[in-house]
Amino acid sequence: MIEITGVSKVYNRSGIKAVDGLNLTVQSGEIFGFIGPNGAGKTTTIKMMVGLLEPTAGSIKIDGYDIRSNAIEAKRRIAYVPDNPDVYEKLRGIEYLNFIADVYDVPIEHRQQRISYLLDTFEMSDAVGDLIQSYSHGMRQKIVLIGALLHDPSVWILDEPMVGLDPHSSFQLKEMMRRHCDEGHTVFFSTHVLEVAERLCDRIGIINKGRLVACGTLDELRHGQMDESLEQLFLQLTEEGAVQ
Ligand SMILES: Nc1ncnc2c1ncn2[C@@H]1O[C@H](COP(=O)(O)OP(=O)(O)OP(=O)(O)O)[C@@H](O)[C@H]1O
Repeated sequence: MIEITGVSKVYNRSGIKAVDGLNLTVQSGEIFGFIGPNGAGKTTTIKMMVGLLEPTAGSIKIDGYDIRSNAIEAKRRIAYVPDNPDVYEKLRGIEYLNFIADVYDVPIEHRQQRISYLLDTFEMSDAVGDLIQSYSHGMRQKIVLIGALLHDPSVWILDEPMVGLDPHSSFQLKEMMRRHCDEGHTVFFSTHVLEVAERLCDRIGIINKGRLVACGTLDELRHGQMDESLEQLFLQLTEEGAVQ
């Protein structure tokens, strides 16, 4: 479960208010899609959720643990995939995974099984002995994803996770997201691919200029206009001059 209460973020240098008074709860068992135009505040929100950025105001709890005052307990429960897979290029894939497993205290017996399951799922078994600097963008995305899921965390927070993934891996990830939520856990992810949000999410939040302008199931967002697509709703809610 994720609880975001009154969260704002002003970047000191630019003075830009990237996130403005965000209130949002994502329940256990839910896949939540976070969509919005470029620069709307998605990545800023996500970085505050995982403890990489400090909110200017407000608080965020992960499964009841405050990400600032109880950071270790909160982070134990998080899988974070950033929007840019910047990883240690001089490590081999397997060295990176073992390093992450050490950081998260994944027991040796459990880690081998988990690593081989995830490598197999994302078709990375053959590449795991190679240096990460030789990986393509999609392979880097996959090794980061595998690292993030290694400690079997309950709350997945994924910033545009499908970007760069081939259709097989993208399909596997979507299946895993659904299974994870069906087991009673939580997935929060941002995307620009509205068809994925439409098909996969239990609820969707639309952020524009730092403010949550709509939030609910697809049917709730449609307000009875059942033939409206998410794309039409998105454009109505985020175009210049839209009432917010
Ligand atoms: N480090 C930073 N310093 C100053 N301003 C920033 C910083 N990072 C982001 N911003 C600004 O904050 C606002 C929100 O940016 P953010 O990256 O959160 O948007 P986003 O919704 O993730 O966009 P995109 O879809 O393009 O990835 C933008 O106006 C951006 O220019």
